This record gives sequence, C-alpha cells and structure tokens, in this order.
Amino acid sequence: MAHAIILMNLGTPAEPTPRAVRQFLRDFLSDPRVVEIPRPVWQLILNLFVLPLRPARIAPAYREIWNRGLDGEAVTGSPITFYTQRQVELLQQRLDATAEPRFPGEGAQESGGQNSLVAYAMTYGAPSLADTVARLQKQGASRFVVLPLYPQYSATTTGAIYDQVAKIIRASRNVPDISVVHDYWSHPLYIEALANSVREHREKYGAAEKLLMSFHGIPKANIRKGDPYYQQCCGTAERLAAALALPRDQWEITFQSRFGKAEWLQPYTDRTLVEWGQAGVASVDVICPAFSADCLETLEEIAVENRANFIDAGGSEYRYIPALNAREDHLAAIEAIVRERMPAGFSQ
Ligand SMILES: C=CC1=C(C)c2cc3[nH]c(cc4nc(cc5[nH]c(cc1n2)c(C)c5CCC(=O)O)C(CCC(=O)O)=C4C)c(C)c3C=C
Ligand SMILES: [Fe+2]
Ligand SMILES: [Fe+2]
Repeated sequence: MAHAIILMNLGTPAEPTPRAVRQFLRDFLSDPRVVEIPRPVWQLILNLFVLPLRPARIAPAYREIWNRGLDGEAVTGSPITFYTQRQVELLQQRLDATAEPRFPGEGAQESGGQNSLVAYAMTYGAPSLADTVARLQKQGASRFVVLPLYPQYSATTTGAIYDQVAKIIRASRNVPDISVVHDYWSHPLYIEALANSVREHREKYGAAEKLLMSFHGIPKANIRKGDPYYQQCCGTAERLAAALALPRDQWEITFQSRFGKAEWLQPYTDRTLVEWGQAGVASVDVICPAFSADCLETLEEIAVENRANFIDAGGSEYRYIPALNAREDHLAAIEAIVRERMPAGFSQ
C-alpha cells in the first residue's frame, strides 16, 4: 500500500442540535482564513453575538436536512458527510478495478497488491485531516493526494486546507509526500458532469426560462486582495453555458450564503430571484456548481428558502438541480483529477 487519496470537504455539526452547531461554528469561524476581521475584534463578536445566537437559529435548519435527501433518496446523518462517504466508496471501487494484480490472474485486493486507499477528511469537525493522515500512515500509506472538493479555489476553503497540510508537514520529521489539488473548475470532465446533470434534469422536467448558477459567496474585499475565486466562478459559468449552448440571456451567475455585514460578491442569489419573480420570469432552474455535495447551503438555502423568495415574488416554477454528489460522471472527473497527481509508472 503506497498511495492514499483524501477527499476533503468543509465539515458539518456532529448532530443537528444547538450545542453541536455551536461547537462546529466555533471551530470553523475561528479560522483566520474564513473571517479576516482582526482577531481581538472578531473574537469579541464571535463570543458575544455569533456563538450565543446563531446555533439556536441554524440548528432547526440542520434538523430539516438531517437524514433527508432530495426526491426521497435514503440519506443518513448530515448530507455533506453522507455524499462524501459515497464518493470515497465509489472512488475506491474505481481505483481497485484498475489496480494491477501482483500475479497474473489475481485481483489486487486478494494479492495485497499496490492498490490505493481512499479516505475523506473535513476541514472543520470530524474526521480531521491530521487524524486521517496518521491513520493512513499506520496502514502503510506514504504518498498522499489531497483533493479539496472545491472546484473553485478560495483562500477561505482550499487555502485553509493548505494551512492544515502545512501544519502536518511542520510537525513531521519524515515529511510525507503530499500533493494538494489547487482547483479543478476548468477540468473538462467536471464541466461535462455539470452539463450532463442539467441536460438530464431538463429531460425529466423540461427546461426553465432561466438557468441560475448560484455559487457560495465570499467577501468582495477578498477578491481585491487577490483571491481568484470570482474569476474561477465566472469561468465555470461561461464554460457550462457554452457546453449547453445557452444564449447569454438564458443564464445568470449569482452568489449565495452571505454572512455578516460586509459587502459580498454580487449579484446576490436571493435578490436576483425576487427581482426575477417580480419581473415576470415564470420558471427557473438553479444549479450550485461550487458544491460537490448537497448540504445545508443547497438543500435548505437554495431548495427551500430561495424557492419561497421566487414564488412569493410572483414566480411559478422553481427547480433545484442536485449537486454532483455520487454521480458516475462526477466520480469519473474526480478519478481523472486524482490520477493526474499520481506519478506515471507508479503502481497506484
Ligand atoms: C463566515 C464566512 C464564510 C465564508 C467566507 C464561507 C465560504 C465558503 N463556504 C463554502 C461551503 C460551505 N459553507 C457551509 C456552511 C456555512 N458557511 C458559513 C460561512 C462562510 N462560508 C457558515 C457560518 C456556515 C454554516 C451554516 C450557517 O451557520 O449559516 C457549508 C455547509 C455545511 C453543512 O453542514 O452542510 C458548505 C459546504 C464555500 C464553498 C465557501 C467559499 C467559496
Ligand atoms: Fe460557507
Ligand atoms: Fe446559508
């Protein structure tokens, strides 16, 4: 066993309770990569306002999505963890299927051949990257590919993962061989998987008047300071529209999940949907290309809250296109991205 692949996502509370949400938010929102307000000021705001108030407000939303998938799909626990675990299982199967057996006629598993180990870790909450790397090392892994499941790089997400890798490296005498995927927004198989998901959705339900591509937002100031996220989101949207041959007036890019008082990337998803409903747009399909797994921000904020924004403003048909989750074409993209990081001639 030599190579290990670690799929990473943001994380989620251990339970949909205010206590567990508080614990998760403390970990997440204390990271200086996520909130760049000077530490003493932010610690005061976090401890006086955010952590005492937000968990009670957000826990019911987590309860709504817990154990629930779209279209009656059997999901257990928090959807982001459920789908990440499915991605691990399916990637493991794909890599095992092509692992080279040690002796002719033997499967890689039976022969103890050089097949890769796939695991996942969460930036916040459990399992942590440090624990996952230590566990895989005990199992014999010496080379690691870390794939942050964020197609578009942002310092707030992928940057935070690089920090955690750096911390592991600093604490090691024999530094592990770790490769981190920076971004994959322009990978043709990722764009193809997104386009397939839109096409299949349209075959099932018909095409809406507009396709709204809603990305998780970040503060606008981060872009001015050099974060390439906005550019990569726009690039993703343009490539997806081109793959679908959509005329420019049939799609729009927006940003969701605003947090705090600062200005975030615009146009905002919620405002756009209200404006469209008021302007007489009757039907909308919404896709969230920055989310590789369905989670609170898609299943609640997009599929429930923003549906209400659009319908209450006068719209009539609103359909959310699920994240790529455990789709075969998504796993094909993930496999290709990971393989590009595995040295040629190295048996997995
Ligand atoms: C405080 C600022 C935040 C930044 C910057 C931010 C960037 C960012 N986040 C994601 C992906 C996800 N975020 C999720 C939840 C979530 N995000 C924030 C705040 C920021 N995100 C909060 C406070 C929360 C928790 C919920 C809430 O209290 O509103 C999730 C879902 C996790 C789950 O449990 O389902 C994801 C995924 C990206 C991609 C991103 C920047 C590009
Ligand atoms: Fe977020
Ligand atoms: Fe949200």
